[in-house]
Amino acid sequence: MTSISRIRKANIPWFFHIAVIPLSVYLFPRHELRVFLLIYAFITFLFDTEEVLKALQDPNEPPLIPHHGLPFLGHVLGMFWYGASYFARVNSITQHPIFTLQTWTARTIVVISPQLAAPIQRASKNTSFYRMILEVTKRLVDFDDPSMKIITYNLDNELGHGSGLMIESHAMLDSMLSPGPDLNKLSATQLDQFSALLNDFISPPSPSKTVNLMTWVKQTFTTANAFTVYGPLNPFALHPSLVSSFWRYEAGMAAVMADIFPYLTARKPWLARRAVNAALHEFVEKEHYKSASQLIQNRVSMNLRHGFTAKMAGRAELILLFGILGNAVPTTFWFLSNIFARPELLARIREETRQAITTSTSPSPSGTEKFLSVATLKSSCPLLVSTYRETLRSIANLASVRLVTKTHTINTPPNTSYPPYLLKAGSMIQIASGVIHSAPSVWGPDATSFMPTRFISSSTTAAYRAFGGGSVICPGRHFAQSEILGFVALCVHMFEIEGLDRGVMELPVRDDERLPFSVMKPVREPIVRMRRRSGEEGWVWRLKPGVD
Ligand code: HEM
Repeated sequence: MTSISRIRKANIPWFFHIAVIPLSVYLFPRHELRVFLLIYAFITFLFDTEEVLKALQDPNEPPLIPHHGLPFLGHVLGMFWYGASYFARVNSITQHPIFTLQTWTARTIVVISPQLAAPIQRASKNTSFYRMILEVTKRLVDFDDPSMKIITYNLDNELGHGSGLMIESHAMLDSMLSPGPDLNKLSATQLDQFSALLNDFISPPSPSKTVNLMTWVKQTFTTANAFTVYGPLNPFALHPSLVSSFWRYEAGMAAVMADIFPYLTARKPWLARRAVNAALHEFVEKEHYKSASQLIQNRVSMNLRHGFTAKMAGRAELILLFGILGNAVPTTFWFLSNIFARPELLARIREETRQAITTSTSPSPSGTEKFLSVATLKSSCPLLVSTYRETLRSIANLASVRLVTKTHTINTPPNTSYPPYLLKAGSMIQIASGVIHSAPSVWGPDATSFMPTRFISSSTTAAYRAFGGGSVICPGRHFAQSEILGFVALCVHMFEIEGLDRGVMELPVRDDERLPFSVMKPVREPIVRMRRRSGEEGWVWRLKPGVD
């Protein structure tokens, strides 16, 4: 079909548009009325422009879904208003496996089908993750222009020689966080930190504590991770008030990144970022990174070698801190809530994970010790691991983003009925993890329910996108699994987490209307009462690492 005939057949009231103009001239000789009708005709035509763009598309492109209410802005406002659930809303009407949304400046290709996500991720030579997040990165930490030039240099190895800050940094992070001795060392320190913090948290004679569960997880994870990754002279150890500053920035970062006089419009998070950035600058300037983990020693040296100033090398760490904490903290919060708000599941997990506990025969100076083996949790506690994965399935809504750098066609797997799709350079791709994670076609009729045992038998790995996929799959996923399983299992054995009335804690409600830069947040953060379990008060608990 030619473009002309596609436009003719498009869902546009051509007769109306064509008739209004001559009719207005003919029927309304008075000047004002004629002008009014011509403007009216022009505006109504504007509302059909997305239909025209749809008709002009190459038939092999993912179909454009016109916004009839407000062209060019409607989908942007929809994403802003409905947050993570917007793609699901569009999908519930259109049911396309992949579709295009026209936004003000660009085209967004939304991928709904897991079968299409896989070949799109494989085509990593024609798409770029980093190019897509350049502007976000700049605004997130307030990089200056010379630093952005260093970051952009040979970003996707377009020069072919394999060197450049982003390429080297990606490879280094990947190797340090992949299973092996470096990761084991990092995990072992982290688990020691958790053990020490939890033993001290409620110890005799303190019978119980009332806490905001999310705030408590934030405090514990930030303190432990900062020590493990950034060493004893980390900014949070030297300036403890920065823990709340970091999270204040996290809560308001969208407003700061909007960059409309943020020191006035988003003052609190903007000041919080300034405080954290200043401390990270000091961390680099005073060479405190030399007593940090090998990962940070490598990373800061690499950034400085490529030409970052100490100030900018400090700011670069704010990005990694978000990588380390941004998802792990809310995931742990939900994992704890999902278990402690379900007494039957809690009892089963306590029973299952008992096999990972050994008791010391010789008491240490601080008391008699119990050891919890993370290796055993991972290898022999399928219910715990499945509950962790199901927790992530229910909250990991963040889309994986890519920029199409070269026009190409993706060939879909032979076992599907999908045609090959043409993806044009300049389009943005969003693989809608949230929609994929709740699709009945993938997970069955109970897709929207929380089923702790789902992953004991499920093999739907292609559709499981909590850690993204392809060449930029989260490099921290092994570390995250060890720390989160260990932390939660330790809480399960050490504590009772209850509502303020001493009953079962209420299950928090997921906030579907907000679009966070991480896994989903709750509408309200519950206040809970935590106490040592009866009969377990006198023990000193230690987490033993798992060897990856
Ligand atoms: C439950 C916890 C976590 C979740 C759900 C998570 C999820 C993700 C996701 C979805 C991405 C983007 C991948 C894509 O777009 O395809 C990502 C990237 C990344 N994550 Fe994680 N992550 C977690 C924990 C961690 C931890 C603990 C670390 C560090 C120790 C980490 C370091 C990173 C880094 C550095 C990247 C950027 C990858 C790159 O530049 O290629 N993450 N993560």
